[in-house]
Amino acid sequence: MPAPSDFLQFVDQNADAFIQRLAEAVAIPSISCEVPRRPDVVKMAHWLDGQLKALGVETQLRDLGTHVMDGVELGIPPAVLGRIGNDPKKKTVLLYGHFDVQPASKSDGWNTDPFTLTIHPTNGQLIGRGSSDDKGPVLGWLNVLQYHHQNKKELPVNLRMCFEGMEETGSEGLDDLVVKEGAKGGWFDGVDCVCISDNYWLNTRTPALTYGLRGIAYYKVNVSGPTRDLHSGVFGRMVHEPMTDLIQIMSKLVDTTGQILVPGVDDMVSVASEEEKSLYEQLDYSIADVEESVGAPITLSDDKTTVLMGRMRSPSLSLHGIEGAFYGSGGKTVIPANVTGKFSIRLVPPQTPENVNPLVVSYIESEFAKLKTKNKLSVEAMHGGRPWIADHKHWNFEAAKRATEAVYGRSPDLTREGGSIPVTLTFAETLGVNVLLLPMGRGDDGAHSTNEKLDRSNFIEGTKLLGTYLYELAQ
Ligand SMILES: NCC(=O)N[C@@H](Cc1c[nH]cn1)C(=O)O
Ligand SMILES: [Zn+2]
Ligand SMILES: [Zn+2]
Repeated sequence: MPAPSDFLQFVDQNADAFIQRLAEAVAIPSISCEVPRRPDVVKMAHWLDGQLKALGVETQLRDLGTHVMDGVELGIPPAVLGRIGNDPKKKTVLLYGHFDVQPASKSDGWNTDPFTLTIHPTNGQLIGRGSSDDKGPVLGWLNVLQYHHQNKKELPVNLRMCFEGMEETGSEGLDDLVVKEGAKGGWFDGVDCVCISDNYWLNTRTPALTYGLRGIAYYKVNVSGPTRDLHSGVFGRMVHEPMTDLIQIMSKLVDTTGQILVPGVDDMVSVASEEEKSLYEQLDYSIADVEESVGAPITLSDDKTTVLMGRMRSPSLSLHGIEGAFYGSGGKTVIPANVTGKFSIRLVPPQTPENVNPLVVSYIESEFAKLKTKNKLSVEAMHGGRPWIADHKHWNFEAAKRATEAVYGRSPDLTREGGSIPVTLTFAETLGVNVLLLPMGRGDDGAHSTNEKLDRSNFIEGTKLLGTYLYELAQ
């Protein structure tokens, strides 16, 4: 069933108001991984709840309990559940998105205040933290609902919604909620398929449908020794230095070609067949696209297929930072007393946090023992999520393909995403239904990075895509 033409006109006519609503959402700094920002994540849950109610959606805020972060016990922001329509003749679609964001501050190198949505004066890009990941896509659904509410139009499907405020911090508490609400009589009972809009096209031109995500296993390695920071002139070459030990360990995790050095981790993954390789060869992507997105000619290979497989079907290990290290300007001559290295591994089938964690922990412990240092080591597996792959020939994907062709006039790329959305597999397994990732933003949006943006056309055409997809599902 094609989307009504007045829906498409409505979206164009209301574009400025939609952008204004996105500005309101971006202005709430809902950073889930920073203790002092937790009230803002809760504020964002209430803001979203109010928006949904105003658009005729029945909602509930669900308490997800507490968790400990940085040694502080914190309330987990409530999940926002929504429900509209209960017609047994219609399909029931579950929409998922997240309203928390990654940290951002002007001092990281943003050109504008990250929490003030700024419209680029020449290209109209909507710049602000969360514009693409994931407030823009979540608000895309609000835009679709507004058309139906304001014009008293019936939706073509029944909708169930699940929006969370902890996706960027391991989706604490959400799996249990999905299991509970997936049971008979629960909020998600009767769901026929799931749609998640929380990722990006591969490039800046071709819309995509995504059928795979990597999982994640996140680690902390702590090395401690002296009871306080020391003067390097007084104690240098007298004592074992925690930072020296930690750098040794971190340098043994991954090599400069991307090979994971933890024995057994890379070996778990099968070698791609020629047939599988051809899937990546067909994708509309080039080395120039990567270079444009990262802003420098630094790809690990000059071969597009190798680079794409690195992101889509291989695990990767990234070093993220060292807590406790001196990082200010100037030349402080300190020996830090207690340092914590952070790294994560993106996982692909058959890897899971459960089968990778023991390999990582025992490798680090054995490498540390070789250092013969008198400092102390502790290794902690933080949050994790399993990888996910879906059947992209399912009617859910077929509907999204038709919607993409209707809105963009071209067939979408079929991609696997390098990032992780831990709850995806939980939805697939618990509800026993197909999950589709229907991205709104482009490959150069800079999610998690500085100057994150969403192109105006991606927000507006992306809204049309989400609405059209619901009509195509109703076929
Ligand atoms: N848009 C999805 C996304 O960015 N997911 C995060 C999830 C995550 C895991 N640990 C911290 N964040 C990602 O980094 O892939
Ligand atoms: Zn996201
Ligand atoms: Zn993210």
